Amino acid sequence: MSADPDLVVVGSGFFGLTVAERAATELGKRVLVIERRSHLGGNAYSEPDPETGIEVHRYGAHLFHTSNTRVWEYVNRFTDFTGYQHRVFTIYQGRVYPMPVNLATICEYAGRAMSPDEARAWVAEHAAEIDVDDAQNFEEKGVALVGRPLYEAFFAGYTAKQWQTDPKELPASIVSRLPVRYTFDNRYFSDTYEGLPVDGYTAWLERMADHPLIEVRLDTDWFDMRDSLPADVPTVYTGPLDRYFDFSEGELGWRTLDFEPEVLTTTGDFQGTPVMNYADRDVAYTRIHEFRHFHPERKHYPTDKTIIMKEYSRFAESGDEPYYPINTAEDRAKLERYRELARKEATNRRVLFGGRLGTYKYLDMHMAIGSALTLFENRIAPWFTEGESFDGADLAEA
Ligand SMILES: O=c1ccn([C@@H]2O[C@H](COP(=O)(O)OP(=O)(O)O[C@H]3O[C@H](CO)[C@H](O)[C@H](O)[C@H]3O)[C@@H](O)[C@H]2O)c(=O)[nH]1
Repeated sequence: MSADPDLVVVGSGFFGLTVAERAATELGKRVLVIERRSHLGGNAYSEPDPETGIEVHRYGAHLFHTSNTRVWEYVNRFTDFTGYQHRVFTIYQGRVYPMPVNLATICEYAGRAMSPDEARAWVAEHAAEIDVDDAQNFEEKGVALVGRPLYEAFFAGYTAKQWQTDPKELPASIVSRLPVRYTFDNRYFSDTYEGLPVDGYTAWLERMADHPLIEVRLDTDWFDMRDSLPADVPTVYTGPLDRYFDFSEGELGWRTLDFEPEVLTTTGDFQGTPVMNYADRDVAYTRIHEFRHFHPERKHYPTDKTIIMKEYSRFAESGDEPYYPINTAEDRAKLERYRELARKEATNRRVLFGGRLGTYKYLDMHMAIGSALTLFENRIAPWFTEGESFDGADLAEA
């Protein structure tokens, strides 16, 4: 990019690319996207495994789903979607059950056929200790929703591994991410639209960035080069919020994931499904992904080998990739202080914060895209077109 950029975007995940694409296409602005990693796309990045050619999601399985029509229409400008519907199974004490908890899970666990009403009565009997409206934390909410036996079988062990935190200390909202269904519907998501990008995530992400006014600079840490940028250039920052402020309020807590990929040459199908959860505490990993099953329509995948990836979870230390915000009370207090600083930064230095890392919020892909579209429409476009001031008043909520 020869001329100075009109807008700098720090980070090329879905949030950053959506802002960049909108500013270039809609406003004709020159956008410079700065990316620390050697590839674009943040954690949604995927690539073919060199040995098998199977598309691997390097930062864990990414399943696109949304009920937001605006987001769905927007993403369809860049990619077609397959008809993939996510379904997950879980292994507990040597037996396989469908997740999230549905009528089949309950019948299988109880060892007998039940009608929806019978299953409701069975769960209510085992959840009598707590009312769902009174549930204050993960454990209480989980028990209230599925009853103590199913909670202990399918949630307690998995969550101990996933969070290494007493479930009484975790917010109820984490368990509420999963539906409980008294039908045999075993879809993981309940959204209106769902699918996987036909040509893969990277082709989709590259199309978003493919605009003459967008330059993506890879392998570049914004903190090392920000002084070389024009001092007053508006910036959308999607990196870690605490790092931006040099950790002045302390570090925000994150969980990180370790992935262990393995190519198997003795079979073309290891587990018969894309994601198998492991509910038992004595299995160290939380789940195994088998990527070929995300794309049953791809006939070029080899039939005699497959690639699997075990997933482990632990507390993030400095240098680890942050995945899930932990959100303890202490984290939330720090976050409040960082948000106050972010508001000032927006007003004083024209920096807006967004995305999962920039807001310390667990955002699904469709949420990141939706919130980027909103930020663009409400803040960035008016600023460029109407010369509105960069008031940071409600920014942290964008
Ligand atoms: O078998 C399970 C599954 C989930 N949980 C608990 O429920 C919470 C919420 O479940 P999510 O599926 O949202 O959490 P995951 O980290 O397993 O989910 C990730 O993988 C999912 C698909 O497998 C979806 O893609 C989801 O959006 C993505 O965050 C988990 O943290 C965990 O504490 C269990 O106890 N047992």
